[in-house]
Amino acid sequence: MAQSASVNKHITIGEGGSALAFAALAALSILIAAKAWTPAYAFHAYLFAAASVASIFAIFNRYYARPAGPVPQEIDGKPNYNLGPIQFGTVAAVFWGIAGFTVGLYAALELAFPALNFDFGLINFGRLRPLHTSAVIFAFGGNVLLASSFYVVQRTCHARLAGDIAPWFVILGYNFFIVIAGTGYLLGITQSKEYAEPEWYADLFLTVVWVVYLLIFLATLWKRKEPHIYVANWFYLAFIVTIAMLHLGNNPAVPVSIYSPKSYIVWSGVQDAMVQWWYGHNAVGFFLTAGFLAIMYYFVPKRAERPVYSYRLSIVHFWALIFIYIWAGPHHLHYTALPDWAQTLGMTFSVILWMPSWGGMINGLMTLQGAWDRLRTDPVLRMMVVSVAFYGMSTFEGPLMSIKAVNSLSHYTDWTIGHVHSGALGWVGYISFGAIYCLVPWVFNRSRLYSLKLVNWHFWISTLGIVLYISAMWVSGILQGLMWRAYTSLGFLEYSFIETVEAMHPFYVIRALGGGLFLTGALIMAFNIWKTITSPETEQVAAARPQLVPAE
Ligand code: HEM
Ligand code: HEM
Ligand SMILES: [Cu+2]
Repeated sequence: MAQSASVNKHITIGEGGSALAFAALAALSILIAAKAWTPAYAFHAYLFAAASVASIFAIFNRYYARPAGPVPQEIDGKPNYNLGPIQFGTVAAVFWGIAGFTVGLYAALELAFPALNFDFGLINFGRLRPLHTSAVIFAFGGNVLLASSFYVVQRTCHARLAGDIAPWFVILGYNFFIVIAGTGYLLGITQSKEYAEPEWYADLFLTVVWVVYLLIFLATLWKRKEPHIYVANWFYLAFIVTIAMLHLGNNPAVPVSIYSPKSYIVWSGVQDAMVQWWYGHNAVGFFLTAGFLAIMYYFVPKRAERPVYSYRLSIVHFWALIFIYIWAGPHHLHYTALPDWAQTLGMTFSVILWMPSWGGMINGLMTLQGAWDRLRTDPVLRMMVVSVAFYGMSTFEGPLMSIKAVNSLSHYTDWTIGHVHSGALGWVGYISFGAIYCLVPWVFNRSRLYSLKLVNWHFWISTLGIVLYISAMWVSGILQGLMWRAYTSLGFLEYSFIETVEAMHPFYVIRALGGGLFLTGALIMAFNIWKTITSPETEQVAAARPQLVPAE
């Protein structure tokens, strides 16, 4: 310490460069705000300006508060892990999760009771739906992925996260992007591409954030002290690289003016549809699957205190999954103007995809070999194991639905919604909750969670919620599909469309009930996490805490 005090304090290139970049962004944003064609766009420009100015202040405050020398990479021979951005990401995930589930619940209630629209533009179903999907996938899921990847890459590399300001830029910049996207939908700004609704300026900003994320991840791998790159990092890397590629491929657009939020996409017609579903399907494959598989491969063995069942299988799983997923997009465009051969290709690869998916599921589940009894005592582990089972279920259902004959029934119906939510609530939701329950004590330096009993309540209440949600959607989806295709003996349609809508009502009520239970579980989690972070630890507990051991 005495040594570092004598070092002259300098602004680093990172600090100075970021401050300058933010100053330029602030100036540009103020110009755009002044000349914006719509109030909604001006509002966004002001948000950009305010965030840039706040970033400059934060950079200088941090500069004055920090010691003169660079942050030590190691303390007492142990890596000096960077936990701050992970703490932020974990808490943000809980916050956005609850926001996203609440919006989903409201959207579900609007489908059951349309009067809840209140003829009020801001909350109509068309705006709440993308708000829901983006909040749960990108805000909740995204923060879980950012936080867990920053944790896992450091621990498995035995190295401090690369970059000083960069990790904060990624986590805060990403969350800022979410705010821009979400407020945009409510104000009616959208480019109308499912799961890629944000307009060009938000997309450009996200590109910068994502490239920095990739660089941090690669640089941390580069710095590693561990010769081997653990398989979870492979999955994270595939997730980061592929999402970058998808984002760039799906979003090239020409803005009407720099002062307008509106843009036109360069793709047109069926090519646009194909690119969109190449994107949409692989967002499922690499955001909702590969990223969360990385979580599975680190957190399940860690929590079960068992090595991965078969490391060799995990490598086969990795290569097979990334090679096959990328071709399956056309199963979203069966019986459309897309050439038939492309549809058949998509279907074939989807059916093949069943195998690597189940290989991964088996690898996850069998990791518990010799530790099955812990499912009784550890609800966090139980949540993760059930998650892997849901992964298996939705990756069986997906290939089934990709078969053209099956899709001719399931497409446009609630069956798809059921499939989505068995993957989303069961797989993505549960593996994320498991990761959050593990991460919070680790990164907030607590010996354990506030209450495992509450985790148990969370588990059972939300499991009931999921079962209600997905079984209601299966029944309603198949009923809907069959009613649409029913003919009378004279060749007329048996049911008018409104009759099929009426028939859905009870199932929509059950789905909303299931969603309500899922949300209740998440609120219990939030309370538990809050208590874990804020309860002061007794001295004995702190002393009894096992020494930090390098993770694998
Ligand atoms: C409380 C929990 C939830 C409720 C009540 C809920 C409700 C809904 C509703 C009502 C829709 C619109 C369905 C339609 O258009 O017919 C929807 C769509 C969707 N939700 Fe959720 N949701 C919940 C949680 C989640 C989670 C955790 C995720 C992802 C991690 C998710 C991902 C999606 C996706 C991707 C869609 C669009 C599906 C499609 O276009 O086929 N949801 N949700
Ligand atoms: C082997 C794996 C999978 C295959 C082959 C597959 C296949 C399919 C098929 C055929 C559809 C219906 C397309 C349509 O009729 O419009 C679909 C929809 C969907 N699946 Fe999967 N699925 C798989 C796994 C998953 C998983 C694990 C998740 C979630 C975590 C998921 C999320 C979705 C979503 C969000 C949609 C709705 C897209 C939309 O129309 O908005 N899928 N999937
Ligand atoms: Cu797909």
